[in-house]
Amino acid sequence: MFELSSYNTIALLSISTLLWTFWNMWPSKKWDPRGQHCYVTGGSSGLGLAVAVELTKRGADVSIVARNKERLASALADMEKFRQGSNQVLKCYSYSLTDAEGSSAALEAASQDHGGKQPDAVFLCAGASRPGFFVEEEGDSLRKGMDDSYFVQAYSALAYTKRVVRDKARGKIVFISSLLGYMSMIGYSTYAPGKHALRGLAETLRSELYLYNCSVHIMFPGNIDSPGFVEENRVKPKITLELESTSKPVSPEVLANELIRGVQKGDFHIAPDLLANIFRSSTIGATPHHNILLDGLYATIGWIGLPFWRRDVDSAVLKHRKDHDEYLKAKGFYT
Ligand SMILES: NC(=O)C1=CN([C@@H]2O[C@H](COP(=O)(O)OP(=O)(O)OC[C@H]3O[C@@H](n4cnc5c(N)ncnc54)[C@H](OP(=O)(O)O)[C@@H]3O)[C@@H](O)[C@H]2O)C=CC1
Ligand SMILES: CCCCCCCCCCCCCCCC(=O)[C@@H](N)CO
Repeated sequence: MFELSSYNTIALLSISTLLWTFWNMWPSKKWDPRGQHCYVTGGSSGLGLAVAVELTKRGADVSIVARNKERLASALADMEKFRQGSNQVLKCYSYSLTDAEGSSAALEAASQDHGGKQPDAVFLCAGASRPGFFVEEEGDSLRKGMDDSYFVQAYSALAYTKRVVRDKARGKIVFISSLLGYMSMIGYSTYAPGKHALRGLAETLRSELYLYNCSVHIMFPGNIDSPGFVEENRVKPKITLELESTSKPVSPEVLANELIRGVQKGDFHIAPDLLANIFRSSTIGATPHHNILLDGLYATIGWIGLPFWRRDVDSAVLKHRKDHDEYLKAKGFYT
C-alpha cells in the first residue's frame, strides 16, 4: 500500500507548485485592444488620460468621460496625435459619474456612437481624494468621499453590466483602487473606505459575472504623478505627506502600461509595483494568486517588514500629538 510519508508530501507539493508556475508562464492568447471600443472614465487627466492615449496607440476606438469640457477637448487633442488610422473613433463625453443616471447616460451616449453596441471594455479611472483629519469631516464630506472614491466607479460598472447582460455580449470591467484599498493610515478617512469597497465590489463581480461573459480586473497603484495628486497635496495633512513618502509618485504613462499589461495577462488584482505586491500577497484572502511561489515571498517580506513599518507610523502619529493640539486650537476646536 502506498503511504504518503512527509517527504513524499513535500516532493509532491513542490512538483505541483513548479508545474503550476510553468503552466502560468506559458503565453496564452492576449487581449488585443486593436479595433475594440474602450470606454475610459476620468480620461481627461492623469492615469485615465494616459490609459486613453496608450489604448489609442494600440489601435482601439476610445471614448473618454469626465465633467470639465475644456479638459476633455484638450485630452482628445492629445489622443488625436496618436491616431492609428482614419477609421479609429476617438470621442469625449461630458457627464458627472457620481450618480447612477449620469453614469448610465454617459455609457448610453458612447454606445450610440458605435451603432448602439456597448464598449468592449470599460476602464474606470475617475476618482478624487481630499485627505484631512477625521475630526474635521462632516456628514456631507464623508458621503462625498464615498462618491468620489466608490460610487464614481460602481455606478458605471452597474450600467455596463446591465448592458452586457441585455445584449448577451462579452465585456471587461477594470477598476482603479489604490494601495489605500489594501491598507490605510492617518488622513484618509474619506477615501480609503471607498477604495476598500471597490475591492469588495470587484471580488463580488469577479465571481458573479461568471454568469455572463464579463471579466473583472482591479489595479492598486501607489502615488501617481498626476494633476489630481498635486491637487490633493494642497490639503493633505503634513504628517500624511511625510508618512506616505515611501510611495514615490509614478508617472501615469508607466502605470497605464502596467494596467494594460495586467489586463492582458488576465490578472484579477493588478499590482503595479513592489509595495502593491507586498500588500496584495499579505491580504490575499481568497483572491487568486499570481505566482504562488513569488506571492509567498512577497507575503514573507510583508510578514517581516510591515510590523516594523506600522510601528514607525504609530510612533510618528504619537509624536504628532503636540502639533495637532496646536492645530486644533488654531482652528477653534477648543481653547
Ligand atoms: N493620484 C494618486 O496618487 C492616486 C490616484 N489613484 C486613483 O487613480 C485614479 C486616477 O487618479 P489621477 O490620475 O490622480 O486623477 P486626476 O485627478 O488627475 O483625474 C481625475 C479624472 O477623473 C475625472 N472625474 C473625477 N470625478 C469625476 C466625476 N464625478 N464624474 C466624472 N468624471 C470625474 C476628472 O475630470 P473632471 O474633474 O473634469 O470630471 C479627471 O478626468 C483615481 O481613481 C484615483 O483615486 C490611486 C492611487 C494613487
Ligand atoms: C516592507 C514593508 C514596507 C511597507 C511600506 C508601506 C508604505 C505605504 C505607503 C502608503 C502610500 C499611500 C499611497 C496613497 C495613494 C493614493 O491613493 C493617494 N495619493 C490618494 O489619491
